[in-house]
Amino acid sequence: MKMDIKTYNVIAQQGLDVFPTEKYTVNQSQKPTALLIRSQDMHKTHFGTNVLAIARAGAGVNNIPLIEAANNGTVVFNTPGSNANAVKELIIALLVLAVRPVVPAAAWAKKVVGADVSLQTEKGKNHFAGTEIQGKTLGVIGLGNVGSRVAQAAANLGMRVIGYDPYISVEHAWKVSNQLPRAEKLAQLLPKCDFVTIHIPYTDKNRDLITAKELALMKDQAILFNYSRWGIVNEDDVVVALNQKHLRKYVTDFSSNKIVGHPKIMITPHIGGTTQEAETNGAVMAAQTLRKYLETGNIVNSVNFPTVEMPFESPVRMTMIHQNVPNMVGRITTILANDDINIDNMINKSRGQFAYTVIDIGQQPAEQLETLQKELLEIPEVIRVRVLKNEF
Ligand SMILES: NC(=O)c1ccc[n+]([C@@H]2O[C@H](COP(=O)([O-])OP(=O)(O)OC[C@H]3O[C@@H](n4cnc5c(N)ncnc54)[C@H](O)[C@@H]3O)[C@@H](O)[C@H]2O)c1
Ligand SMILES: O=C(O)CC[C@@H](O)C(=O)O
Repeated sequence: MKMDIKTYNVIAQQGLDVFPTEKYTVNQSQKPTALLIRSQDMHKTHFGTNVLAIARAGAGVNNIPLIEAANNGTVVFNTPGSNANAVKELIIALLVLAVRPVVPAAAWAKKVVGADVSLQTEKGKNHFAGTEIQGKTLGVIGLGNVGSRVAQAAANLGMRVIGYDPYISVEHAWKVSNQLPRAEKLAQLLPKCDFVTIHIPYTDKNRDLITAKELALMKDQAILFNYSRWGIVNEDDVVVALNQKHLRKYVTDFSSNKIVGHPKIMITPHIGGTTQEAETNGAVMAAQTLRKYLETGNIVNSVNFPTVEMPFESPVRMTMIHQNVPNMVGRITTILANDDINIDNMINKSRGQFAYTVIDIGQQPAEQLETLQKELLEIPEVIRVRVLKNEF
């Protein structure tokens, strides 16, 4: 039977093309095998027990209930870095737009007509003088895929850059230049910066990272950018800081009734990752990750399960999603031994309260595999058992 991929939001065709029609359908079934999404709020969207995986084309996964999904035996993936360049380029453009009145200048120039148009524009341009970003200080909160690129690009443009990321991965620590000064604490970074840009995930811990307390620490007339998520910056406090003329501008990708229309707030409609390149990258990466998981059980770029990659060389593979409790491997392998099944290869890895076991075995009659699957599912802590046939 073919596997059905259900999509939400606009998914680039190049991503859908990753699924060969001999094996897959797209949006054809009420009971899809996997979901391919972008910003769809999965907290409010029911996904059935049949859904083996959800791939988010993009970075942020706060729109997906990760624990609930894991308890359902649903592996959730994202596409790290797929849209990071798009966000980086937009932030650089916005840094300039925040200090050069390009938009109002262009709107004004559009209205200036007549025989003396060049005279009038030359005369009027004085109203549109700006400042430069070179030599100014940019604070980058979060030095992951987006933040590390923003930091590097800003430094290349002659900005002084200070980074802050207490949880930086080894991979990104290597990528970020060792010339980049890093603050140990947010409170050290904020008073030094003319611009502060935030590139961190929305989590319980990061909710309200920037409140009145942090805003008060910022330099007078600094400009704050939030291209991460709504909720990381406290909007009430930002409006107060702007009205008190302490903060100069707030530039964000996340609109809300509290901030829309404020003269010192520039809002874009969540377009940080909206370029053809980023949408293609994300869709292709998400689709490839899904295919790998559906066809081999191997897990890469998951946000609720460990990375598990084992070459699929035997005729049959059994994958088990289970709670991370003692003696699971013992109980699983005992069942196989009792059924007289020899194990060719196996791997077990855990992440938090969940774990994943992959066992490769020889060819078995279909009924025996069915019985084995049932027996394994009888272990109370086992959430999902899949049997994959190797198509060599
Ligand atoms: N506007 C958009 O369209 C758009 C596009 C891409 C990403 N995003 C948002 O930006 C976020 C970051 O994207 P990314 O691709 O760089 O993710 P990433 O996972 O590569 O990097 C996030 C970094 O933030 C750091 N971090 C976490 N909490 C922190 C904190 N309290 N202080 C400082 N650093 C902290 C992590 O250690 C990590 O290095 C995403 O989670 C998403 O919400 C938005
Ligand atoms: O899907 C999008 O356009 C937004 C993606 C972005 O917010 C992300 O978290 O990667």
